[in-house]
Parts: sequence; structure tokens; C-alpha cells
Amino acid sequence: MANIKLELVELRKEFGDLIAVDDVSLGVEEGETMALLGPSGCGKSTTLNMIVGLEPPTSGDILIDGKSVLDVPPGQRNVGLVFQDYAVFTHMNVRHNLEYGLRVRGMTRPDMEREVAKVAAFLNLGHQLDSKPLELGASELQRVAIGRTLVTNPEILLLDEPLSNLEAEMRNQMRRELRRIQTETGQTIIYVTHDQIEALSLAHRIAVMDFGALKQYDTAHNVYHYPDNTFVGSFLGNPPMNFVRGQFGHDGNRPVVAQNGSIIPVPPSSAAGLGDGAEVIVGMRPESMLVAEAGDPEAFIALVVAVEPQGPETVLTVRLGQTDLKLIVGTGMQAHEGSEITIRPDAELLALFDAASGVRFRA
Ligand SMILES: Nc1ncnc2c1ncn2[C@@H]1O[C@H](COP(=O)(O)OP(=O)(O)OP(=O)(O)O)[C@@H](O)[C@H]1O
Repeated sequence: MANIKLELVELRKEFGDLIAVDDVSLGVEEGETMALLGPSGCGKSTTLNMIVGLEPPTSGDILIDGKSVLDVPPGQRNVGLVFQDYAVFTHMNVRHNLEYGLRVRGMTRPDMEREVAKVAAFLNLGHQLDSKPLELGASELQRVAIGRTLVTNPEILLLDEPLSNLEAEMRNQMRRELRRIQTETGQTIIYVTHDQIEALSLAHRIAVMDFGALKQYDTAHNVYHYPDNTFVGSFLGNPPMNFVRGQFGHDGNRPVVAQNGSIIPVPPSSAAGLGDGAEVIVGMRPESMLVAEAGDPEAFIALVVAVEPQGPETVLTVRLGQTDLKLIVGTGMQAHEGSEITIRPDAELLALFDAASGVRFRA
């Protein structure tokens, strides 16, 4: 069992009547990258600020290596925060920027030079130690900002939207760079982002937040494929998860969800314990629905309303009752607007949610 580096215990922050962080509990293992993901205003930065010590929690606890750090002042928590807008000193060259955190800790010059050389080489900044920040490009600046923090060897590296100021090309490059930092240093990283692709591609585990609440905390694979609620299903994925609202029931022995005469067969495992007549929402990822042969007992029939080729794949919009669904299919698939199509959802990935709460039914 890996060491739990960081633990949040019913962490809460209120600003007046507003609950910015709503009793969030989670643990991050040593060497793991955890992404705090969610829409603007969901409480990501407030959570980060409480971990760093810039914001006192209203209640709850923050443990690093099993010890509460609530009484430890920000500078002494040994957590390194890199802000979105590259906190570097513009009047200092790169070397002095990298040295800064070590100098304030009173490190000797030879030790400092050794540590700075190591981090500069690691981040490909060795040839730029004498440059001023204004002479650097955006990704180099970002590497200096990360280097300034990394050189202090923090217990936890906290990154607040680190790639949001970069162009698409640079962003991909920095993403690769961050993955390298992750694998080569074994650094525990907390990564704040509203970008699901960044979270899915960089994080071992993702905490999905909405209005201060933790909506799911699981591996990147599980939050995508097995969302706990409709919020997570709709926040991740592009196009997002399809939802069909209907009534649970049986067609003969087959469990189905019916909406205005249209029916979707659902796997018995997803419907365990559900009574006929229950109001539910069926969730299906666009890429987890196959075009099937007519008469397939696990399939449903829908009307094709749009066919949009998008290079390597095609997005189909189909209508089932009153609901439009998106499917991602291969380009070999021939579909015609106005024709009927038989669709079989992947039984393993189909999800049933309670219509009132949006929470997934678990067998
Ligand atoms: N100092 C403060 N005083 C009052 N309200 C605040 C303060 N800081 C944050 N908030 C509010 O708390 C909520 C959470 O904000 P927070 O910045 O943590 O969200 P976020 O998910 O990081 O958003 P963003 O991605 O836009 O930075 C928001 O409604 C915000 O307006």
C-alpha cells in the first residue's frame, strides 16, 4: 500500500453564505498526479490555496504525511505552488530566479549551484541561465516558474492551470514535459484545470468538482468510463455522454427503459433492484454505441438526423423519441439522413442514473 502523501478530511471553506468547498475528503498517494477538475468557480483554486496555507479552512483538516498542517505557516509547509501566470521575477536572470527559493532557505553557494544546475539541465534551461525572463518564450517562462519551485524539492508540487496561457502547440509540448517531470522525479503533483483533456492525459486520479462539492474521485479511466453521476458524465467527453430520460420496466423478460413508445434494452446488471415505473436516465458514451443488425435483441432503433464526417471518424446525430443522441462511428459506416438505424449500446459501459438526483444506480 503506497504512502498517502496528502489527505483532505471534510475540508470546507465558506465565504459568507457561499460554500466554496463543501466538505471535500480525499487522499493522494505519494508519486501520484491528482487533477482537480471542474468548471470555473467550482472551488479548485480555493482548495489549492487551503493546501498551500494561503486560505484558512472554515472546518476540516489537511494532512501531509499523516500530520495536520493547519498550524504550519504557508512558507513552512514545504509545498510548492506554481501559478498560472508564471510567477518569476522579471528583473532577475533565470539563474537568480532558480536560486531564489534556495537562497531564502539559507543554502550554501556550492549546494545552491549544484541544485540549480541539476534543475536547469532537467528542464532544458541550461543555456538560458543568464537570460532575463523578458527574453524568453511562454513555454520557457513556464519551465522557469516550475523550476523555481521544483528546485526547493517540495513534498507536493501544486500547479494552478499551468498550461492555460500557452498556444495549442506549446501546450502539447509542456504536457509532455510535465509527464516527464512526473515519471522522472516521482514528485507528488496536484494539478488544477478546467480542461478535461489535460486531466485525462496527465492525472492518475481525478477529483471532479461542481459548486464546491466533490462529484467523483477515481482513476482517470473510471471517471470517464464509469461516471458516478450525470454531472461527471456530461462534464467529461466531447461530445459528452448521451442521456435519455425514461421509465424503467420490462418488455417480456427484458429490462428496458421506455420513452414515448421508444425502448432501450438495458443490461440486467445495471438495473438490479430497480422497480418497474422508476424514473431513470440512461447514459451512453457516443463511442460506446455500435451500429447493429436489425432485430438485435440488445439494440434499439433510432432515426438518423445528421451525418457529419470528421476526418478519421463520423459523428451521427440520431433521434430516439424526443431525444437527440450523438454517436461516433468509423468512416466506413454508411448512414443516411432520414433513415432508421439499429444501435446496440455497449452493455458494460451503459449507465443508469436516478432521474431526480442524477446519481448512478449501482448493482
Ligand atoms: N476571497 C473570496 N471571497 C469571496 N468569494 C470567493 C473568494 N475566493 C473565491 N470565491 C468564490 O468561491 C467560489 C470558488 O472559487 P474558486 O476560485 O476556488 O473556483 P475555481 O474552480 O478555481 O474557479 P476558476 O477556474 O474560475 O479559478 C467562487 O464562487 C468564487 O467566486
